This record gives sequence, structure tokens and C-alpha cells, in this order.
Amino acid sequence: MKEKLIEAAKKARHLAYAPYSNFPVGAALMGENGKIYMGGNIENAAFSLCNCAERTVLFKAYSEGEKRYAALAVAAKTDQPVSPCGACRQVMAELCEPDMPVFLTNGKGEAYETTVSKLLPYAFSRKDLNNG
Ligand SMILES: O=c1ccn([C@H]2C[C@H](O)[C@@H](CO)O2)c(=O)[nH]1
Ligand SMILES: [Zn+2]
Repeated sequence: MKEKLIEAAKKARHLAYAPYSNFPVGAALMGENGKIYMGGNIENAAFSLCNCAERTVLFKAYSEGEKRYAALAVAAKTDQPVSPCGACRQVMAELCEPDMPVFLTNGKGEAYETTVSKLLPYAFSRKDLNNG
């Protein structure tokens, strides 16, 4: 499952629209029944509207009705396995189980295996909203 998902994340780099950074990132998300969703980062001339590959694929899957996930893989041509930004970590914390595996790769055969809660410990979440 891990290798298959990482391969899909590498392929998903071709789905990116990254004319400003020239830094295409691919993400692949496996739904609870094994279906794989793929997404890339989608940039915009108004830079603050750029959307990372991780959020693209999560929003894509969720809005297709796939609401529970087995794992996420992310691929970019980085030195170290790519590190998801804070916004994506927050979205993962909202939509995925805390112990869901996340595979981060640089496409050179190096991969880190981590989890949603390790990427964002003490995440702000919907339960915090009840304590205000
Ligand atoms: O984990 C990451 C890190 C960066 N990017 C995108 C955002 C922007 O389009 C480009 C450069 O930061 O890469 C992702 O999609 N995922
Ligand atoms: Zn991000």
C-alpha cells in the first residue's frame, strides 16, 4: 500500500499547476476502501491563493463523498522528503484520523513515514470551539 501510494503521489506531480514556483508537488490519498485520489498544487497570480497538493487532494476526495482515509502520500523534488506546510497540517488534522499514516518522499527513494498527529501535535480542533 505504501509503495503504491507513493508512486501515485509522484505521478500526481504532473497534475500540478505551478507556473510561479516551478515547484510541482503531488499528493495521493487512499480512501478507506482503497480508492486512490490524486492532486497537485494549484497556484494563482494572486500568490496567497496558491493551494498545496495536500489540500487539493483532501478537498477533492472529501467533496467526492470520500470522507474516511487510509493514508496520504506527498512527493516533491526536494533534498529531504517534502515537509507539508502548516495550513495543510491543520486541514489534515480536521479531516483525517490522528493516527493516519502520512508518507513524505523526495522522489529519490527516500521516504519518511509519519502520522497526522505527529505532524501537528496539540492541533486546534472542533472540540476546542466548545470550550470558549
Ligand atoms: O508540502 C507542500 C509544500 C509546498 N507546496 C506547494 C505550494 C506552492 O505552490 C509551491 C511552493 O511552495 O509548492 C505543496 O503543494 N505542498
Ligand atoms: Zn500546504
